[in-house]
Amino acid sequence: MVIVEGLSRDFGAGKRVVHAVRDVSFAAEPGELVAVRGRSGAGKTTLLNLIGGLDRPTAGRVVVAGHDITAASESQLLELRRGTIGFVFQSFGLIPILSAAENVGVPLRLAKVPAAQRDERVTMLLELVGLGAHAGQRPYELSGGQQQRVAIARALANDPKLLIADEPTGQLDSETGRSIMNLLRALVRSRGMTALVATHDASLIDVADRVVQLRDGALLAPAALA
Ligand SMILES: Nc1ncnc2c1ncn2[C@@H]1O[C@H](COP(=O)(O)OP(=O)(O)OP(=O)(O)O)[C@@H](O)[C@H]1O
Repeated sequence: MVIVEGLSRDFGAGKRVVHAVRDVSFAAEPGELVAVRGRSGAGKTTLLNLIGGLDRPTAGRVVVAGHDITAASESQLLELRRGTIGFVFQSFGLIPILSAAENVGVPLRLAKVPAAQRDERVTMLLELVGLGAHAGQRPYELSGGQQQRVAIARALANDPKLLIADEPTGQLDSETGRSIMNLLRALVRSRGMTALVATHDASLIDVADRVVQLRDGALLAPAALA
């Protein structure tokens, strides 16, 4: 489902070059939730941005659901980000003037899904994340955990094969964070997606099927994991 081969990303050049991601290779299967761990600055965000086609690597290759992300044109990338890959961010990224339902409906509008079908799908997605009763509320009327559930429903709108979540629990208390991770876990299993979730919260690692650990941009061998 996701194949990462020899991926590297440098920022800057000469003496000031930063090797944010160094020769990283791994694969993730459908139905698998992979936690990407590492200290601040280890390269988690850079790695996820490369896999999601938000950034281009210095070297290496990423294949998602058979599409070579690294060889894709800008318009192909846009297409992939709209249909094949869903994103969830630490800061939720909801549009404040839109209701929960309208936020979830945004990707469906962009994909020109007819209104009746869109409404039906939005209702289903909000039910799926446990927010059926909150469809009409705006983000500021929802708790942090509820806002992240709306963001997850929105990321699922176009039925992605890959869900990328960068510190999705970073702004949440530990109990709410765990419920969000458990929700992701359940969604990944039931929908057969792959999820890559960056977190530095060690207490959430047991929710993952597998851990990819970065240190200074490089992957630690499983034997070195502790
Ligand atoms: N656009 C950029 N220009 C220059 N350096 C960058 C850029 N983006 C990231 N870096 C550097 O690359 C390294 C990895 O950063 P990255 O944000 O991927 O780490 P992270 O593991 O996600 O950290 P955090 O947990 O703090 O978000 C850091 O040294 C960072 O300063």
